[in-house]
Amino acid sequence: MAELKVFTLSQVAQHKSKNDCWFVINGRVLNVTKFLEEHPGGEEVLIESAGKDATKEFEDIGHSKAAQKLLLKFQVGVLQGYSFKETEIVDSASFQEPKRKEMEAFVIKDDHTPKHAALLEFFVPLLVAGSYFAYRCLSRANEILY
Ligand code: HEM
Repeated sequence: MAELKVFTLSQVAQHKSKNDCWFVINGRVLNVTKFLEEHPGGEEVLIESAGKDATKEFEDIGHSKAAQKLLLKFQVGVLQGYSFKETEIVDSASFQEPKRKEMEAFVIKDDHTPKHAALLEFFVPLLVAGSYFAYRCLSRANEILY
């Protein structure tokens, strides 16, 4: 498998016009010049990211898995410090998994306790306390009267 060409960010920065538009997403250097007119989000947003690392912008939109795969078509190299095999696809799990796990931590699992059990848990201590209080009152009344 041929290694992809390595580019520095300043090399990528030289391709920032409508006729020659490159950017970086997750360490992949992409030439999107031919994709500008086809991009469903419009060409303007892509041109604004031209010559830069657009990873954050790309992820913030929440691009679909299809979009994540599509970007591979435009890869012309890798950013210095990264290494990929040519066929390696963007692992969409790496985009969504951390967020999903964070969310799971906050989800309160379904409470399967039956309603009547919850009512009992509430009323039984109340009943015990009430009975004790009534007993104390009656004993005191007894003491006073007799
Ligand atoms: C080669 C890189 C890119 C590809 C292949 C791509 C592909 C797509 C695709 C297929 C969609 C349709 C919705 C979806 O399937 O997620 C889309 C929407 C969009 N993209 Fe990209 N995109 C790329 C880069 C970017 C970048 C760098 C930005 C921002 C700077 C961007 C901003 C948007 C926006 C704003 C939408 C519209 C979202 C909406 O209507 O809700 N895209 N893109």
